[in-house]
Amino acid sequence: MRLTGDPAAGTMNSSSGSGNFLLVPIPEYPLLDCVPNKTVKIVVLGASNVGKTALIVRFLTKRFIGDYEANTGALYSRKVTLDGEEVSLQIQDTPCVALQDDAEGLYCQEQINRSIYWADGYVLVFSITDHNSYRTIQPLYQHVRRIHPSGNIPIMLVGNKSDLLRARQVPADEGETLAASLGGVYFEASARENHEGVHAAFLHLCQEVIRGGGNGEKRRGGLHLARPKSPNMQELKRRFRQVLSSKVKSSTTL
Ligand SMILES: Nc1nc2c(ncn2[C@@H]2O[C@H](COP(=O)(O)OP(=O)(O)OP(=O)(O)O)[C@@H](O)[C@H]2O)c(=O)[nH]1
Repeated sequence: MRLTGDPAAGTMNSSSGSGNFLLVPIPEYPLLDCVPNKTVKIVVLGASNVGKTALIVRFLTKRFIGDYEANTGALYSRKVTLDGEEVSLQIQDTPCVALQDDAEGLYCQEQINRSIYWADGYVLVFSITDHNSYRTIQPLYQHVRRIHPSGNIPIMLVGNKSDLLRARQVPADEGETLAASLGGVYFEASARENHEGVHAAFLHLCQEVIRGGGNGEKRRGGLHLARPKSPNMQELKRRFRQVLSSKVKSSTTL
């Protein structure tokens, strides 16, 4: 899902009834702000409703919003410090992928393919409460492999919604086994309840990308893809504060 609204007007959309609020994809910070030669590009992929946007927002803002509009793919940028070095981190949210009827192929929008090509590191997300979302991971990984047949592919497998233990459909050892078979690490996380776990997972992948060098070789090949638009973190935080204060005001007037 995505954060929505009108960036030009700086307004927020709020869904009536639920009291949830939605935020805006915000223009990316200037390229000049990026740390030269130290940019990590991560794409978050997975089936519908697994918590891709919630994980990204949790990592970037430490908050869990709870509800979003259907995702069309937003890019988020921020600086992080890794092993004492400043790095420009870009995280691409994506629309969901779905298994085809034969359960081997994938329905995958072209913009997702572009994001896969663009990225250095891959977060493959399923929900531990949805075995179908888990079954999507293997074909999804193969899809990434087809786009990067020879490159190093730093991946991280995330079993999200670990707070919903009673609804669990995917045992933790299945996640670990699958991650090992894909050459990645498995994290169980709850975007809803645990910032630390989500934070550790994203930083782990960033470190893997930096150590492995990502897919730098593809860019030397001459194919340049348009950089998607991204939100600015300061602006994102400002809008969070704005929305939170308007929520407080509206609840005190009830
Ligand atoms: N209980 C629980 N709910 C979560 C968690 N993460 C996300 N959700 C909920 O799951 C729903 C889907 O979350 P999103 O982040 O929009 O999922 P998405 O994968 O981006 O969804 P798509 O737009 O369909 O691709 C929302 O109602 C979230 O509130 C979690 O860790 N625990």
